[in-house]
Amino acid sequence: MRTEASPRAVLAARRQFFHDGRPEGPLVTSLVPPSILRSWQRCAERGLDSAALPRLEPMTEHELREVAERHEKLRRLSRPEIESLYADAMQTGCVVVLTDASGLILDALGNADFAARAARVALRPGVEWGEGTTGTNAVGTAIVEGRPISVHGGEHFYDPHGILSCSAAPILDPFGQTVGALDLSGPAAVDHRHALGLVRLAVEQIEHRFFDDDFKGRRVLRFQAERELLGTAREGILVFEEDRLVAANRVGLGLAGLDWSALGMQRADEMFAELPRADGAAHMMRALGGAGLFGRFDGAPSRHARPPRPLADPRTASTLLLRPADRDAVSRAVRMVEADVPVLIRGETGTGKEMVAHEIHRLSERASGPFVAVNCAAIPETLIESELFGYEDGAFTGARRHGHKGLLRQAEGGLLFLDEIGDMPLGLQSRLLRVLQEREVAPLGGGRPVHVDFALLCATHRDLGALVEAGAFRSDLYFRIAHYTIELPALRDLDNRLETIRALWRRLVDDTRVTLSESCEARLAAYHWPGNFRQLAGTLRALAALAEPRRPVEVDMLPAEMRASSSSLPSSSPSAASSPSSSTPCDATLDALTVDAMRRTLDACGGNVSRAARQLGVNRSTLYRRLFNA
Ligand SMILES: Nc1ncnc2c1ncn2[C@@H]1O[C@H](COP(=O)(O)OP(=O)(O)OP(=O)(O)O)[C@@H](O)[C@H]1O
Repeated sequence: MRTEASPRAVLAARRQFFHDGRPEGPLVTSLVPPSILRSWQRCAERGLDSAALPRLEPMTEHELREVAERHEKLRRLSRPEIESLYADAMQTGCVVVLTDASGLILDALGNADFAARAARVALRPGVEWGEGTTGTNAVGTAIVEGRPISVHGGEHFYDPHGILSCSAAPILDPFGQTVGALDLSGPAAVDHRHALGLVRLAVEQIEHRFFDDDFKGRRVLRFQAERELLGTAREGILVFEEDRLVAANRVGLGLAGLDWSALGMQRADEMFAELPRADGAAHMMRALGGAGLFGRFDGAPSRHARPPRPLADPRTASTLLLRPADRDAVSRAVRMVEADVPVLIRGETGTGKEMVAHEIHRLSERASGPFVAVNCAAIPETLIESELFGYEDGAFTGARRHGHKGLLRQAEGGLLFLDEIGDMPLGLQSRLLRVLQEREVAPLGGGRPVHVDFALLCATHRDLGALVEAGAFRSDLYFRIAHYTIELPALRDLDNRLETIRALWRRLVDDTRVTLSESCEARLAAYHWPGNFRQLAGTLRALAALAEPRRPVEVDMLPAEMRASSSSLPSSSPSAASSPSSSTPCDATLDALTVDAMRRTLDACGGNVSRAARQLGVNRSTLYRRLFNA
């Protein structure tokens, strides 16, 4: 990744530092970036041994769930960014990692092949990547240094981490406290040139979102030198309580020439020569030195201010693109749901199954009731039963003190969305069937059955009929949930791909000065999009974030495999021109090797998918997808 020092040169510098005991040797001082060197020194002072295996104490599932709950807000605010980085990660063979402030991994999402290798060096949820335990690494070192950082190959403190190339940035809350870090990690050999920039932009967005609802009732000043940047994550934000600065973002402090020590100390009139009128509109304002700025105080919406985020939320109805035939199918599904008939949504990953489920909920009579989504593949098998059906106080070790209502009951009056229903263990399928027949839920631990009223939507990327034949899915449940099925098309099968890409770009990017060149659009349309709309939306958002106003995005900004895709547009037989089977022989071999390794692990685990998935460090749905859907 770094061009300054080749991997071999870094290894030589490493030898000088670690083995020859020459921390100030010429190779070390000329080849190792100062931030990495500082970190090596810190680690050495702590007595870490670079040749040893890093300490690894993964959490139990129960502990991990508690930590995840504690960090619910951080995970929620980070989710859109993780989604868009995920698309990039899929293409470049990376994983996106979100950690808490100690470097403990909360979420890791990305390319299955690399995720399996990363898991071998413990880059997976429940493991701590703080510098003090895991040595020099992007997450831990970014947290200690308080700024974005990349750590490539041999720059990692521990030898086994040399296979990684990672870029991370700390996430700060509005009070300057580090609350976590976001990281994009990939194989050391791959040139992922935009990684640090993408992570930095993503963190800017996440930090900006902290101000969405936390400061009602306080004076929130949003300002920038350029009016167009108001309402984007690049605007400066300062929050005042009775004129005293109490919270801020980094951009705001930077523009005002201050640092975090100004919180609680500075007053608004000491920071600016002129403030905007407090009527919610954008006005000219003036810095102390006299420089002109644009700013507005939150309040009545400004005619000039742009919407709060530059990129629309991908989950809102306004970004959902559907062919007329699929719209009709959605309308029919709404009628089914209203008549209490379950609906099944089928489609490959990223084809919009969850978005369509939200749309059905939004259009149905149950729109004012809750929408409760459960990913049957993401919840560990041991927890899925208690999560769905709830439990009584003290029903089992680790149960919450006052019991848990269960997700089925949380959907009361609304809609329950069971995603990846094909991954539901057989035993639970029987319990679910009983609930659907009797409309009653009995919590674990012997509680009284409770009547439930929810509409049911299920989704899967798998062929449930084939699962039924293979005995992995109950036929009676299948007939119960699949009365009405919506089939969502894979992106590569759409014959209007170019128009679809243009339409999604218009919906996701509201800065009209940022455009795609025609040749870039053509390459995107010719690509086979294994991650479907999710990958497309993520790619477009990344391109928009990196683009310069009034300079159309050119082909060279695309990820390598898209640059390479044939520029002839798909026509009569789109899938033949661009399906995954058109990947290079080299990809095919790699793919075959991965699937082969997965099969062998599954055999070694006696066919226990959960155990095999754990061992490989991927989730169950990934394993199912690769082995049974290939
Ligand atoms: N029809 C669509 N129009 C616009 N964007 C879409 C559409 N479908 C999916 N997307 C984009 O892809 C992302 C993922 O969509 P969604 O979660 O609904 O897919 P999914 O089929 O449920 O995927 P998975 O099977 O992996 O859970 C969305 O957040 C959105 O950015």
